[in-house]
Amino acid sequence: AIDFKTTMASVEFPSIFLNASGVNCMTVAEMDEMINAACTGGVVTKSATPQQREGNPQPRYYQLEHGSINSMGLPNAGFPYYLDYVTKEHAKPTILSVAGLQMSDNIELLHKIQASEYTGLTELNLSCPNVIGKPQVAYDFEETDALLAEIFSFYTKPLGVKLPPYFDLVHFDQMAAILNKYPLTHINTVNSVGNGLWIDIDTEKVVIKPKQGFGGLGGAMILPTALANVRAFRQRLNPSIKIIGTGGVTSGKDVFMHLLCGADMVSVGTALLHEGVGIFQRLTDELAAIMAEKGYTSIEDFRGKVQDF
Ligand SMILES: O=C1NC(=O)NC(C(=O)O)N1
Repeated sequence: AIDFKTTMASVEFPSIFLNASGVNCMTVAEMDEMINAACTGGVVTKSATPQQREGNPQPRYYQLEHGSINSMGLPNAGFPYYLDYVTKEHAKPTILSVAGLQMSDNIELLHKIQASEYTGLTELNLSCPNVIGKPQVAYDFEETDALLAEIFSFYTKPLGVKLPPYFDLVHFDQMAAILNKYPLTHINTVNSVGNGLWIDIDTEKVVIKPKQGFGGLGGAMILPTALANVRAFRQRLNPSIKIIGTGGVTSGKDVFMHLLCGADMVSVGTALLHEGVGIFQRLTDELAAIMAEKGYTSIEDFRGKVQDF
């Protein structure tokens, strides 16, 4: 059988597959389910804010024909809950996702993790599009640069960032130049495509309540955007910065494309929500079949080797 284990920041993940933060990771039960499921590499927690949050009013999630739209608004059990979970022993690695609602929150959360017993990976979510009145931090390059400079003046544990999708090659250049200045373990790209809109033509109403129906897009329809972001950053980032490819994965073919673009790990959101944790065995089997058909015996045979036309 093909070996799908991978290492990030000297942490060994038994598989390349993770949940996208926000899906199957709100509670201990859900996080345990991810860890105990076949073919998962571990679990990424729901992005933790300093205090527990109810999130946005419902309905705040809607399934589309080829994806999803959400404006959850960072509902979560609060930072202590997730720090407590990841600090305990688990059969597979954890990634602690955190999201401040302003810069001082981010600094405070990372000081707490630095001072804690937790030695695993942390992921700073710089890209939630759904907190009413709050911007996606990673679209403000100066703010992101200043934040990372402040963090790495004290933070010495493994840290990655969750990025929104970018849509301009100059933005890839600018963001990669910033990220390459810091000893990041990884980036996780992409978060949902921010502020899409969907309408039910029978009622002539938008389909989610928060923000007049504006919400982050996920699922199959964002795969081309996700692939572009994975490839663009792989081409531009120091090889020491690994990439978790997220966005639009529903099949082994999609996983194969993320890996061809250079992803080191692959996370699944919308499709995991719809199919449950059994999806990871299916994706593994489908990827293995594609590799066998092509005569590949290791992901290293093709990772990052997408060819120009
Ligand atoms: O970073 C996030 N991305 C999303 O698409 N939704 C959630 C949320 O709204 O909590 N957060």
